[in-house]
Amino acid sequence: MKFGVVVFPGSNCDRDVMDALKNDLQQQVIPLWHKDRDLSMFNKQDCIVLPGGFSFGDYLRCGAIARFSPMMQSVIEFANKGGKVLGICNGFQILCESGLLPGVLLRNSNMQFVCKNVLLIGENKKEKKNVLKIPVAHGEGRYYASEEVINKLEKEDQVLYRYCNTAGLFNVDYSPNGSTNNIAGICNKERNVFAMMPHPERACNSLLGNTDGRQVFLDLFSIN
Ligand SMILES: NC(=O)CC[C@H](N)C(=O)O
Repeated sequence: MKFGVVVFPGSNCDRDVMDALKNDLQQQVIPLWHKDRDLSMFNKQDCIVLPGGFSFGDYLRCGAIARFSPMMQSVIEFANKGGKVLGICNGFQILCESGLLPGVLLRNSNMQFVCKNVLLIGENKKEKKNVLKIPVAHGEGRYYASEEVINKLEKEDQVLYRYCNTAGLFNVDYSPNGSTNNIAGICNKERNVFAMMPHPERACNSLLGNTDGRQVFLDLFSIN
């Protein structure tokens, strides 16, 4: 599969995700600069990744400036035509800011930057239901949306991952950030735009002590 990774000023996980996709998962990777617009080398089966980081220094709200990058216009067009898009952490924030996904990522409820491993359970019924350990690193990861939007996400099976305990339960708040319904990752109704706050690209190689991230790419794209 072919992946394009958009680099914004302040992205800091672009290299990580390119390395994981290319070297750990043997996929084709093309770096993309946020000021360019050309996505003609990608088709519907390919995926554009918005990586983690601090685009434009996280001024205003995280992702609020990056959404105006020329490349984002092309990414929105690509997504609207059915192309796959994955946002990780800052990428999730950019996707919410650009309207490709509903809701918003608010400051963590404890008002602290959180950097640690968390446990996740895949919620999409098609995905394998095992508990994954994946790192998070964010200050604004508290997923929030109106009750109506949350109900719709739940009803349409758009919650991809939730923070959970070792048994995979999410009956109380297991999130590191206060997310509504322990939501860690969602997709759009059409199921071609995906996003999550945890960083699967940091857990794809045994040299890093964790390969659970591979399962995420397998769940989303059937690659491992
Ligand atoms: N790792 C990241 O992508 C960080 C996301 C964002 N800048 C935050 O702190 O919330």
